[in-house]
Amino acid sequence: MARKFFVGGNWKCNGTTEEVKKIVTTLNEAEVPSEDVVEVVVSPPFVFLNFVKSLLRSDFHVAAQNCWVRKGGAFTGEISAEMLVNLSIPWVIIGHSERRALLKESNEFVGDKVAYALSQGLKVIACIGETLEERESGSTMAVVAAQTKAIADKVTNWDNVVLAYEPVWAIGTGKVATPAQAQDVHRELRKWLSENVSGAIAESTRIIYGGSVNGANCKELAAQPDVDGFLVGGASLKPEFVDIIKSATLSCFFPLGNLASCFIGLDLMGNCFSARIIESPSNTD
Ligand SMILES: O=C(CO)COP(=O)(O)O
Repeated sequence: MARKFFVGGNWKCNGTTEEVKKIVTTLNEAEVPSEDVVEVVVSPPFVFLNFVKSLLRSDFHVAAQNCWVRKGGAFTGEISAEMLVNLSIPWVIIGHSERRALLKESNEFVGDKVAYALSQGLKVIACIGETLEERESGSTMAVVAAQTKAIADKVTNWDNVVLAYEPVWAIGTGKVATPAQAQDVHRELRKWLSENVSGAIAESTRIIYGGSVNGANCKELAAQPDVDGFLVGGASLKPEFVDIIKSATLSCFFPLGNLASCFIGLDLMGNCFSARIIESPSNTD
């Protein structure tokens, strides 16, 4: 079965009531491909979750940005998975690099959180990714494999998991991974899933890319065979998020041929599409 393109908007710790209303109005008025083609999930801060959910068009969904690792109780400041379920919040982002780095969430803690959230019926966007230092030392795959293993050790059913590869050096820096760099890591992650979980799960699990994605660079990234969508930060607060959603139609295009160094093809909507051919080095560092 084809993997449905997934576009998530992580609003992080941003927004006032007025700003939130403005973003939702833009999204509600946007003409985008249908739910059959793209799954759109926006993730406002906790305090705006219900507000956004009540205003947002019904074909888009909401995600929390975190939840507690176990059943709720005496954990001041935390929000439990049960509460999200109680409010009919379908998705949660877990293991974002900002929480891993600033709040010292370990691989094991993230694995436990993913498993608990799934056990309560939430769908999870599980984030992984290497730092610049790790990339430069050639350990990209070892790092993301260890992060994925900590999740795989605790998760038996991957149906409700989207894996978000977000290289830390690309987050909020304007330094997007090249389509070849993203494709290389996504392909290796799928191979890892195939060898360590199962071939079927490797085929069906969506692996999305995050890190300085914008309306201009999303098209070439979306055309990579193992890039199944995006987790967008800064650009998800702007109207260009709509262009990123629309790049879903480029994820599966029908090649017509090569002209000079360009692919020419037709996308799912029948629009003509061209993309630069990317020389893809096989190493990921
Ligand atoms: O962290 C991200 C999404 O979770 C990416 O953030 P930016 O798109 O702002 O780089």
